[in-house]
Amino acid sequence: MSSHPAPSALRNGDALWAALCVQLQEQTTAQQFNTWLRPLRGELHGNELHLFAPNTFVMEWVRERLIDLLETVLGELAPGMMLRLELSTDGAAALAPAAATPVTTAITDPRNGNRLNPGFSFKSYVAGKSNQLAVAAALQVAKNPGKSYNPLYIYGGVGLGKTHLMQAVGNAILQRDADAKVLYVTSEGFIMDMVRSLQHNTINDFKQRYRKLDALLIDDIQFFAGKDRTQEEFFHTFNALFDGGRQIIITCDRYPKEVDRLEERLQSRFGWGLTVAIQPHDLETRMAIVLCKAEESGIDLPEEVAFFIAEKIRSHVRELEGALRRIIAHVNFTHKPYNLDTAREALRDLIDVQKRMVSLDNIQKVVAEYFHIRGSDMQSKRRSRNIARPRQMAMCLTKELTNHSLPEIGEAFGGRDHTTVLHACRQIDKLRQEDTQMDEDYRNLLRILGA
Ligand SMILES: Nc1ncnc2c1ncn2[C@@H]1O[C@H](COP(=O)(O)OP(=O)(O)OP(=O)(O)O)[C@@H](O)[C@H]1O
Repeated sequence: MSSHPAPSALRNGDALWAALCVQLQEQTTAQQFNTWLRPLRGELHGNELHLFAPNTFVMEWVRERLIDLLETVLGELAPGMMLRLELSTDGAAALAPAAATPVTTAITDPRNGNRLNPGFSFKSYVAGKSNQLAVAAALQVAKNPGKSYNPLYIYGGVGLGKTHLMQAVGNAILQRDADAKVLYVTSEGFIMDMVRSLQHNTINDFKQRYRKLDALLIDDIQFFAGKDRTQEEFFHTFNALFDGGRQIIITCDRYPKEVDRLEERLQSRFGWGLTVAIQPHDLETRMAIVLCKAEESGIDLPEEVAFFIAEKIRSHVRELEGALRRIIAHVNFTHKPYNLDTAREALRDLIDVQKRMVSLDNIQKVVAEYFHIRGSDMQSKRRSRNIARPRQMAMCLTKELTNHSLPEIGEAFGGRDHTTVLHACRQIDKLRQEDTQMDEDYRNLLRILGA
């Protein structure tokens, strides 16, 4: 667990809840956090932390599924304070009737509504080189749902902003037409909805609910892999919506044809409209995102701090947000200003872990594991391509991620000459331009190495 705030800071309910949120955000998905935890408010009364939910629905949900996690994190954050958790609803909302709606009617449940997060708008979405095509397409779809690109298929790595962009379209459609029937659902949500409808014998209602939508936004479609009944059902939903000129937006972690165990007829339909990628963000975009998130939190973050975060955290936006939250929490507890020193202090653990991950030895180990070759092949004289390429990749990553000199790197890879290392780096750069698989491997390795 990361650096904890001073115990005195935890005697304030807001600060304690803010600190808890920092930890919880690392242990829940963005969707779980934003939907169920972000709306809670914390107050400290004696040794009880009171959490107030905006309504009974949220309260019950948290009580059923997240209370254990909350208690564990609270115990870890404030050991020795013996804090107890109390969960209730906020003021007037407490008068709302308890949630007793069966899940089979989840879509039309006004408390669920469209399941969109209103914070996911175009205004709060930073466009850069990595996502400009996706943003342009999304804006078009928002203007002309069902007409410009249908389906819009957005794919890319974890935490790069697919959900946010997809929901920005949904929110924009609703802004133009408040009566539009828009629904955001994760693929797991779709599956659960379907399974429960089957259990309750209400599959026809399920079909009707989905097929009368004006826009269906379905997230992380890769989880449909191997689920034949779901795919069958989704196929018909897709056709009904498509034929009716209704908008479908799909996100996935990969290109349609690369989703294993997904029926060919779905794969081909997913490519009927426009397929756009979101690439990992470059330094400038990462920095712009950090500044945007800081502004959203009402913080005037110095650019050098945003640059520091963007430079240190290269993986994905969720981690950038996590780093920013840590700095905000640190500043709140220590009452120090936002500057490079406080940023370094707040992120020390994270940077240390990263340093460990990107040591020369670890790069060799991770690359060997990734390509299923022996660790000793990093030093061996074997030249077959299935060994030489991973070795070149590892050399290139070591050059990119560490401060070792070319001769040092050559030495660590079986006493090779520094020109061999240079050649390896050039070769990998070239191959990455020509071969998307090679580029994906490189990016995956960067991600695994936390870089
Ligand atoms: N370009 C961006 N501008 C502003 N915020 C962004 C951007 N990209 C991502 N984010 C933020 O990063 C977080 C993660 O984004 P999101 O959930 O959309 O990613 P994802 O690609 O759907 O991830 P996953 O693969 O896990 O489903 C969100 O809080 C989102 O607001």
